[in-house]
Amino acid sequence: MVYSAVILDIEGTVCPIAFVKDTLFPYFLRKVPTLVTSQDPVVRSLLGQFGTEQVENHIRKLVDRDVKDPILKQLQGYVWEEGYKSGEIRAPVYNDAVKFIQDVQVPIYIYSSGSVKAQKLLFAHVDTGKAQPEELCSKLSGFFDITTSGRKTDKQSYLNIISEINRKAETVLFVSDNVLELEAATKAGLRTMLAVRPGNAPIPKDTHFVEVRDFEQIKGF
Ligand SMILES: CSCCC(=O)C(=O)COP(=O)(O)O
Ligand SMILES: [Mg+2]
Repeated sequence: MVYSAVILDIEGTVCPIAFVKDTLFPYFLRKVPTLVTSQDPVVRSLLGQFGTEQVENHIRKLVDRDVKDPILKQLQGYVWEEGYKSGEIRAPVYNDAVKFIQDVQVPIYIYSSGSVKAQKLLFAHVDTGKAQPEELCSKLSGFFDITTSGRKTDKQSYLNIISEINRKAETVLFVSDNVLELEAATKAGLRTMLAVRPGNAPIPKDTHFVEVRDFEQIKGF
C-alpha cells in the first residue's frame, strides 16, 4: 500500500447503514423522553444550545431527516454510551474492516458525522461474534467529526484534517460511501475510494471513483 495514512468514514463504509438506521437511531429515540429531563450539566447545556422550547419535537425531526446537526450528534453519543455499556448495542463492523484496522501499518483515522465520543464507543464495542466485544480504538490514530474539522462535504474539512495529521494530501486515502464527501476530499487533493456495501445508496451512473467492496482491495493499491 502506497499511502502514508488512511481516513475511514463509518456508516456505509466500516459498518452497515442499517446498524445506524435500525439500531442506533431507534435506541436514541426511545431515550429522548428521559434525555430531555436529564439534570446532567453537559446534557442540559447541549439541549439549551438548540434554542427552542420544543426540544423533544426538534430532536425527533432532526433524527427523522438524518440531519448531521452537531448538537444532536453529541447528545446521541451520550445516550448510546448507556446502550454500549449495558451490552444492548454492539457494533457490526465488517470483518474485512476489522482485519484492515488490525493489520495495516500506516496510521488509520476516522472521520464521521457521528461525534468523536460516539465513534470511540463504536470501535470499543465491535461485535465479532465472540463473547467479548473487540476493542479497536487503540489501533486507531485519531478521530475527527464535524465539530473538530467541519462538514464532510466541504473541501476545507479535509484540509483541516491533513494539517492536523501533518501529511501531504496526495499521500492520504479517504474511503467513504458518500460521493459528495469523496468529491470534497478530491478537491482537497486526497486520494479516494468509494465504499460499496450491501444496503448503501445506489452508485450514481457517472461516478468515476475506484470502488472498494472489501478492504483487502485497499492493500493492493
Ligand atoms: C459514530 S457512528 C454514528 C453514526 C452517525 O450518527 C452518523 O451520522 C454517521 O455518519 P457517517 O459520516 O459515518 O456516514
Ligand atoms: Mg458514510
